[in-house]
Amino acid sequence: MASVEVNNIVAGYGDKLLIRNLSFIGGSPVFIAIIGHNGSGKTTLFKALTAQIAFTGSIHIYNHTIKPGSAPASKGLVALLAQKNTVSFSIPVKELVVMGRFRLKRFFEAYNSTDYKEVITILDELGMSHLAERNFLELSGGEQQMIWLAQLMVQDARVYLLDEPTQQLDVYNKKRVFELMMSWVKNHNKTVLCITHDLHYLEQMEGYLLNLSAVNPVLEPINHSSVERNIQLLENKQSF
Ligand SMILES: Nc1ncnc2c1ncn2[C@@H]1O[C@H](COP(=O)(O)OP(=O)(O)OP(=O)(O)O)[C@@H](O)[C@H]1O
Repeated sequence: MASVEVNNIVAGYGDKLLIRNLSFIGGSPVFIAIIGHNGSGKTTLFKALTAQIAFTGSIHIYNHTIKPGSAPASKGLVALLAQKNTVSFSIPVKELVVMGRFRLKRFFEAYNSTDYKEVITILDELGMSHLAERNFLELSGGEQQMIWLAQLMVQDARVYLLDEPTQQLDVYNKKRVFELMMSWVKNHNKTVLCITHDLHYLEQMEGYLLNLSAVNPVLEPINHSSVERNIQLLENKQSF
């Protein structure tokens, strides 16, 4: 079964079309890196996949039709890590992470010890459990990014969409996050779509890349030559 099926979609803002007749099918599970110049429509694609904008054509995630109002996140189909996340109030890290369990709860149901156990397990997996009691606002930018990743993981959706998750991370954590995404695919049966400008890290990945700066973007298997070719294309031209 396809995890993500995008058929001939057209999307943008008013007269400005960013995505023109894009089609691709991702197997189950699969890793797909979404690449392209700034402004090429990568985040716009994620907005379509999460039913946040109108589009023509069709999108199916595990056979569920995605359209405005279909709320794929609340059904556990997708979980999105947005490019910019902010919190303007003091909150302990573990309380922020546990909020990722929201869809698994009934209205007004409190988080229980099972939820917090899951939070600590995931923080441990990320090497961040020492931050559990800290005030989120007092963490470094990179530490905050790792905490958002933890909140994504506790959502336990079928498809994860990550918009530049390695932005702000040091090289150690960048490498670890790419390894982590590969392990979600291989060991937890998750499909992962990841927007990234860190193209050199893709060579350690198995899966596909989709370059939205191309006139007709298609899924290309990730290997040394496809990564190098796409780096050169993106270094040298605005579109091709
Ligand atoms: N709500 C909006 N209304 C109008 N234009 C928008 C809106 N959101 C984004 N855009 C424009 O659409 C274009 C594509 O934006 P998008 O965020 O999809 O790019 P991107 O490929 O994710 O870029 P980056 O690599 O810089 O994050 C940009 O030129 C942006 O200014």
